[in-house]
Amino acid sequence: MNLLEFQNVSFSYAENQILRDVSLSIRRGQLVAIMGGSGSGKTTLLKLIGGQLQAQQGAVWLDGQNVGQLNEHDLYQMRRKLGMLFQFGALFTDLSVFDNVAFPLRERTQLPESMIKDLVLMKLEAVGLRGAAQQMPHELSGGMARRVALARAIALDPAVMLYDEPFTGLDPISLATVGKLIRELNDALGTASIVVTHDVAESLAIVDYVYFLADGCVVAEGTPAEVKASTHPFVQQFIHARPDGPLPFHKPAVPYAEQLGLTC
Ligand SMILES: Nc1ncnc2c1ncn2[C@@H]1O[C@H](COP(=O)(O)OP(=O)(O)OP(=O)(O)O)[C@@H](O)[C@H]1O
Repeated sequence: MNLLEFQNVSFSYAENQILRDVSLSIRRGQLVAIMGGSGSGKTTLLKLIGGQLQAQQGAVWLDGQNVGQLNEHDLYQMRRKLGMLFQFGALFTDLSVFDNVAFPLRERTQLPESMIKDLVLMKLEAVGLRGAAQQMPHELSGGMARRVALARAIALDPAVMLYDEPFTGLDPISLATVGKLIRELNDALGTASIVVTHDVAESLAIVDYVYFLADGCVVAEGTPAEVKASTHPFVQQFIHARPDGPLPFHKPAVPYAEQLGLTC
């Protein structure tokens, strides 16, 4: 069953078309990476899932609901099914680790404190940080803070998890730990997860499927094994980190001499 589906989605900011006829689907228990160069529309795609933006054409389906058609109340309810971990996943600096993870439970549910305590400790145990429950965010390493943010993101047992650059700024060991946790939590919770990332090696090691976005279109897709064997020029450029290729180094510009006001 598809928990998340994009059907021929197109999206523009005014005249600027960002996504063109994008179709993709993610089943329960599947972990999918979206890769693409800067400005290719990855974050826009996540915002369409969260309902912060609406597609001008096509539809985004989340757990059987057409996100773009929901009214404010239904959108609010729908967001309970979503867990999000954004770049640097900021914690509330004046709250302890425990209170950070408890925050969504206190905000979004009527559960008694005794149950909230059990749930928070369970989530912290899942990310290996039950022992840090009483620490403050400034006492954590970057990798630990990311794991606490992950525990907070899964506090409400989301059906779909969205990760926007979850590996940014982490040392290699923390990066591998967070990657492994993303995979394990996805499998344990039976969620559908999307990881938007530039981190090719780490994501190919953990995901089931990859979509490559360029210029707002899905230009290639496949399992990690298919991606590694692909001869598609864009995939080659991306996974071998080549500065030039189908994605040009230079943004299109007027001729240099013209811009400098030179005549010859
Ligand atoms: N609010 C906005 N108004 C107008 N244009 C925007 C807005 N937000 C983003 N854009 C443009 O949309 C395009 C896609 O942006 P998006 O953030 O989705 O890219 P991305 O693939 O996530 O990039 P990066 O990897 O650099 O984060 C970019 O060209 C960006 O300049």
